[in-house]
Amino acid sequence: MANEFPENREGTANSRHANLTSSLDLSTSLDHSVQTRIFKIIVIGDSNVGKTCLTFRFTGGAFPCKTEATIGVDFREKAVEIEGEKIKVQVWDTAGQERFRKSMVEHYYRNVHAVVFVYDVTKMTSFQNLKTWIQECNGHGVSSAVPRVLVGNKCDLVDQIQVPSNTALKFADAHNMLLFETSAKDPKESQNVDSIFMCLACRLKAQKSLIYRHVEREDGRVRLTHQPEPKSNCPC
Ligand SMILES: Nc1nc2c(ncn2[C@@H]2O[C@H](COP(=O)(O)OP(=O)(O)OP(=O)(O)O)[C@@H](O)[C@H]2O)c(=O)[nH]1
Ligand SMILES: [Mg+2]
Repeated sequence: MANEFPENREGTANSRHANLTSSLDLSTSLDHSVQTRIFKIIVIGDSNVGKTCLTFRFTGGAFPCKTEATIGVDFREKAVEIEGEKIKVQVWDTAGQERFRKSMVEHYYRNVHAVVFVYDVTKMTSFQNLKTWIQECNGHGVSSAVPRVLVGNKCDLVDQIQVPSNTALKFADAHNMLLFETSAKDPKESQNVDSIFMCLACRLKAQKSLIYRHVEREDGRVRLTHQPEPKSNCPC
């Protein structure tokens, strides 16, 4: 289903960097050379739950040997192919710490296509705090049509699990989300981590409502048109 292309991009936009505008522009941009749609997926949750490691695993295929608290946002991109269409999945790795995110929150939710809520299976408070994260998301006008998934991370720490699967499943069902329990650290879970983002990308691809601008060049002129989407065969 998903063929990965080699060109992964990584960037950052935070209070220490002046490139915020250019990175934000990516969320609505169109890659004219390959007519690629860009799906903006934000990753939200308490500090230290593993958001950076999960996004790194998906876009870079590895677990980072060292991470620091994210300041503002780090954005990473991965080019994928779904049913013959090349798509850029743009992952926004947000800051969990209030002091590092407050000036950025508006930007997180602007034009977002999908949301990944993350908790740490070894830390009950990170699960309990999901309610607050969902409230924040809803409070920023993210409609219920925007797909959301729930991710319980750090499943490799089997002796320390505090959040039972059935509790998480009930919560996910109540909020109309799919649940993924996984580990950014365990290499055997790599495919499972990929499937979080690919599942969302498949669902987004199937949504006809997403703006799709097909670039046509006629007599040297560029014309932008909407193009209907075929029905998706994606299993998720
Ligand atoms: N055992 C284990 N440790 C993990 C896993 N994912 C992340 N960690 C560790 O958890 C710590 C926090 O990971 P980050 O990815 O930086 O957490 P974050 O959610 O991005 O935190 P903020 O940027 O502050 O919001 C780091 O020490 C990681 O090595 C995992 O799947 N298993
Ligand atoms: Mg982080």
